[in-house]
Amino acid sequence: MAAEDTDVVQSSILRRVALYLGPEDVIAPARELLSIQEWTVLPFRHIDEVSAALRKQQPSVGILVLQDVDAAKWQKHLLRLIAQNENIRWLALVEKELLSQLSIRQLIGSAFYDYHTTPIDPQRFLVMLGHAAGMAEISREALFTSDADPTTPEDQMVGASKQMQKIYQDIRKVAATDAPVLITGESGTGKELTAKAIHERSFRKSGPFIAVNCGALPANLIQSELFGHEKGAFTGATERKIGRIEAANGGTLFLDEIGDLPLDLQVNLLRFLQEQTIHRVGGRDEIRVDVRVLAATHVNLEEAIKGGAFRQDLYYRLNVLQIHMPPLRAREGDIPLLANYVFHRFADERGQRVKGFSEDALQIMNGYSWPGNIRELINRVRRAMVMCDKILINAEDLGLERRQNQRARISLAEARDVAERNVIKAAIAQSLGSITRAAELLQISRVSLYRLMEKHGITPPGQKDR
Ligand SMILES: Nc1ncnc2c1ncn2[C@@H]1O[C@H](COP(=O)(O)OP(=O)(O)OP(=O)(O)O)[C@@H](O)[C@H]1O
Repeated sequence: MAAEDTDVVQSSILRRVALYLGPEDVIAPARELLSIQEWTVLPFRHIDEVSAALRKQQPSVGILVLQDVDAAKWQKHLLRLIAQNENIRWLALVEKELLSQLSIRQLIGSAFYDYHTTPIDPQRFLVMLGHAAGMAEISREALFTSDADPTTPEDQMVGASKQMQKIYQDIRKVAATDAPVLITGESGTGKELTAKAIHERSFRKSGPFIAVNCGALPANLIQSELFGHEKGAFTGATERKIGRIEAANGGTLFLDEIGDLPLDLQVNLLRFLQEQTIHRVGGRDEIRVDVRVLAATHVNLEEAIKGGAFRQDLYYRLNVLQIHMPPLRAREGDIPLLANYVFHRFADERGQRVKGFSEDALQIMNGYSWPGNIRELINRVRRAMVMCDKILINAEDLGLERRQNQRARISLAEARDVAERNVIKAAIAQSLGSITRAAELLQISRVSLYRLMEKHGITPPGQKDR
C-alpha cells in the first residue's frame, strides 16, 4: 500500500471529523445540529495541541476561532498546520468587527477555505462544514486515488490512531516483498482484513486471494481441502478436486487460525513452503504452485511450540515477517471513528429516526474494553441501529449499560472503581492522549490524574496499558 493509499482508505470516514480550536461557547449553539448530523468535533485549547493531534489524526476540516487582530500570529500558526497536513480545509470563525481589519481579511482570503461570522448560525455553519469536508475528500481522491488501489467499501480499514498508522506502514512494507507474513492479534482485530490489504497491494493483486480457516475444517477433510485429491483417492472421492493451495496459484493463500492445524499437516505445509510443490491426496505427480502464504493466529504460537502442539520449524518459516494487530481498546481515538463508519456503512438497516450517537454512548464506548474488538463493535452498533427508537443511540441500545447493571452484585466501592477507570480512560481518549487536557476535562489536577492512572494501571499514552 502506498503511503497515499492509507489516506484514501481513511478519507471516507474522516470526512465527518473536525478539529476545533477556540472557546466552547462559540461553537456551543451548533453542538446539537453537529451531533444530529454525526459530526465528531475534537476540541482543543492551544495550537500546540492541534499540531500534536494532527500527528495522530487526519481529519478533513479544521475550525479556528480568530479572536484577536494578530493576523501575523495566526498566519504563522496556520502555515505550520498546513505544512503538517495539506489536505485539511481550514475554516475561520470570526467576529464581524474583526473583519474590518485588512490583515484579517487578507489572512482569511489567503489561507482559509471559508469563514463564518459569530455568533454561529448553526444551519449555515453546518452547510459550510459539509462543503469543506466534501472538498477535502475530492482533493484527497484527486491526489491519491489510482487504479492500483482496488479497495472496496467492504474492505476499508478504518482507523487514524498512531497504532493503525503503524499497521498501514507495515502493510505497505510487507506488500513489497513476497515473504510469508505472520499476523498476530486478538480475535476480531482485523487480521484477515490486513491479509487482504497486503494481497491487494502486492504484485499478486490480480491473482486469487484464498482464505482458509484451519480451525473450522474437520481434521479428516483438511488435507484434501488444502492439497486436493485425485479421483478414487478415498471412499467418496468421486471426482478430482483442486485444493485451496493450488487454487491460490499466482496469488495469496491466507491460513487463518494456523495454530489449529493438526501436526501431521504441519509437516506437509512445511514441505510445501520449502519446495513450492504439492501432491494431491492419492496423486503421484508433483505439482508446482506459485503462492505467497500469509498466516494468522490469535494464540501464542511460541507457547504452542513449548506445549508440543506446533512445529518450531514451521513457525520459523511462517514468521519471516510479522504484523501485530493492536486490540481496539489500545487504539487511541479510533472507537468513535469506527462507530460512525459502521453507522454509515449499514445506513439502510437503521431505524428512520436514528441520526447518530449520544455523548453518553460515545463515552461508554470509549471506556469499554471491547474483548471482541472490531467484530464486537460492528455487532453492537448494528444491533443498536435497528433497535433504537430515539434520535440518538444511547449506551443501553448498545447493550453496554445493561452489562454494567448485570454487575450489580459487585460492591459499591468496586462499582466506583470501574466508573472512575472508565471515565479517566474516556477523558484521555477524548483528549487524544493529552494529560493536561484530560485533567481539565475531569476537573482535577494533573498530579491527581497521574495518581489515579497509577492506581488503575492506566499507562500514559504511547505505552501499553498494564
Ligand atoms: N480497521 C478496520 N476498519 C473497519 N472494519 C474492520 C477493521 N478491522 C476489522 N474490521 C472488520 O471487523 C471484522 C473482523 O475482522 P477480521 O475478520 O479481519 O478479524 P480477525 O482478526 O481476522 O478475526 P478472527 O481472529 O476472529 O479471525 C470484519 O467484519 C472486518 O471487516
